[in-house]
Amino acid sequence: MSVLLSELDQGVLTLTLNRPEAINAFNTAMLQGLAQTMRDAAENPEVRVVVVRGAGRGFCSGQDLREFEGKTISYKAHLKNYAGAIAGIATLDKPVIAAVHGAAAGAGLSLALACDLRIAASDAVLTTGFSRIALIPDAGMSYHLPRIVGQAKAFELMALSPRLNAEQALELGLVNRVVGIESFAEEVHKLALELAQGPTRTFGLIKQALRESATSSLEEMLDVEAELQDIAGLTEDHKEGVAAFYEKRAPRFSGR
Ligand SMILES: CC(C)(COP(=O)(O)OP(=O)(O)OC[C@H]1O[C@@H](n2cnc3c(N)ncnc32)[C@H](O)[C@@H]1OP(=O)(O)O)[C@@H](O)C(=O)NCCC(=O)NCCSC(=O)/C=C1/CC=CC=CO1
Repeated sequence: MSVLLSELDQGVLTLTLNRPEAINAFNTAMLQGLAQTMRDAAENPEVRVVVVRGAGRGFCSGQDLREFEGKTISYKAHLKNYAGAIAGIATLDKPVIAAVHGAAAGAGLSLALACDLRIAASDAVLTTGFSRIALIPDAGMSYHLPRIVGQAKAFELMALSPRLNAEQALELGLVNRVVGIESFAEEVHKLALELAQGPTRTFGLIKQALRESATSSLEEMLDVEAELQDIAGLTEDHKEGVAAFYEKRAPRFSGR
């Protein structure tokens, strides 16, 4: 059985981390599979949104701590596998949703933070986890977490590794919404379909603007917005959106 399952339906590419016996801990094959899947998703116009979820009772417990047992490996070299997957998600010009149920720990939380939206089931437990094994946060966590919760809170979460429940995560802005476990799959699907029927190219441009804003001044962003708006303004979906407004009907976006 593959460690990464994928299914494309109605524009929604659902990726399932599939090592439930270890709460979907990352191994090298899974990381390389994720990176390749993001490259493929970027090229495939049928894909309009990606959902990342975990099989079994949790989302992802981070690096498989047994993968390198008895071996001497360079963490620096191994982190290239994470970089491919995390950068692949962040730079994919389509929305990526993390559907988090059960545990998201270590690089499993880093993965969720790299996604554009995080929907938590009511049983979710989020923890940075790295400091419990005397490691620093990796897989992009030291980039994403302070941008979501601020420097001071990020230090607290990274240094003390508390286990946050879904409501605590929501209060900190770590997740966008919390959904009861019984309706979790349905709510994730509903949101994914809504995004899949949206102006896909514009979503990609929104992601690009947000990435650039992380390191830009206001003046620079005014220029970036002007460049990106020029591109958005030439899409078929912009024409359709304006036509729908005039005709007082819902737009039918094609993603082009
Ligand atoms: C908080 C937990 C994720 C979940 O706790 P709980 O629900 O109580 O479940 P457990 O009983 O602890 O776990 C169930 C089984 O899964 C196995 N398992 C869990 N996590 C891992 C893991 N990361 N690697 C391998 N196996 C794992 C666990 O042993 C149980 O199996 P058995 O019943 O057969 O024993 C909790 O499990 C937890 O805290 N897990 C560890 C979190 C962690 O430290 N993750 C790694 C952080 S480091 C990282 O993510 C990234 C890197 C990157 C590069 C280089 C080097 C290191 O790290």
